[in-house]
Amino acid sequence: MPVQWYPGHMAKARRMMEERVRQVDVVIELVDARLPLSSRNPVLQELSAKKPRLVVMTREDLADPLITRSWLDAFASDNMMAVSVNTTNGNGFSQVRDGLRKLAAAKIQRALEKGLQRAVVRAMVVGIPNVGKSSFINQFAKRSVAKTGNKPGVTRTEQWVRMGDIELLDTPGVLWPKIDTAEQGLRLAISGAVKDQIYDMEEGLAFFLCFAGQHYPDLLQKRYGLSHVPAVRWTDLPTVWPQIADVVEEIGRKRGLLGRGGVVDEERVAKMVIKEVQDGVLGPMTFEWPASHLSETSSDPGNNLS
Ligand SMILES: Nc1nc2c(ncn2[C@@H]2O[C@H](COP(=O)(O)OP(=O)(O)OP(=O)(O)O)[C@@H](O)[C@H]2O)c(=O)[nH]1
Repeated sequence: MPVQWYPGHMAKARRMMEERVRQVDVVIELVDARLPLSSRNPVLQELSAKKPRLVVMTREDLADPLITRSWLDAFASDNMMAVSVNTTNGNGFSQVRDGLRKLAAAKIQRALEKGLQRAVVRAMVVGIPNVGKSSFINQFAKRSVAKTGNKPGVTRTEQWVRMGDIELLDTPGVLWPKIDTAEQGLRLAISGAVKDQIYDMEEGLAFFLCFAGQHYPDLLQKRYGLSHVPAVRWTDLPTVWPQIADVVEEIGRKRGLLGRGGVVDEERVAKMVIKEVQDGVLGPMTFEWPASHLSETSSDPGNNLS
């Protein structure tokens, strides 16, 4: 069953965002480096049509570095300026500042022509829940101005945060993920963008085990000490389910996640594995690849940007 997730107040949120976009020179679009496409929402293009956009891929530390490079190239070939960051240690933030200045070059030039010493570049952060908006703003400001948390929906308060010549609105714009396919929904779910309560975690686990078995078998094998990692497609699940069930069983036994009568509790296995995936415990992984990456590899979770 595909993930269904429609938070309320969308129309109001959209109006507020339109108002705020008018106040800034550049919109910073945060996407998750592990799923840079599914964590975007095309509505932003409408909302920020006239403003330059900087795509910032968060969680670069959790993503597969080779595929992050491919995504950066894919954005560049689509004429979008993009950088990758780690909001927890500030890696990539100097490129963010450089990018903002480049995108606001016309304003800076006008200020210089007027004889001003420097222009202030105003920006705002937008992105789907849990993508790292508050962490980004805090890291940018190097102090705790926005609340962070690992549950969707914690960002509040409103003011400008000034760092040198760049001013950031400390209330990020929240976009909802656009879910066109079941795969997209499940990628969002296992990345933590969708609350645990509103999708079937056991389906999320089956999806992840198929994905990792095909693309990151060594990481999966190593983390859970598995005797066998099947390389099966999620779309074939009805027929390959017994192979995935064996993996769930083995993980459950090894971790002692048993229910009544010593039977493996699949829900507890799902919770444990998905939490570890979200925390990056298995190692760097990316859940979707740009189409351009496919020519260099043999596999299939490929996507076109446009
Ligand atoms: N490893 C890693 N974790 C990150 C990164 N960015 C954010 N996180 C973590 O992801 C979780 C969510 O981050 P937040 O900054 O609260 O996300 P948000 O977009 O403000 O979330 P909402 O307020 O729910 O919309 C937190 O536990 C962060 O520590 C990153 O670059 N790397």
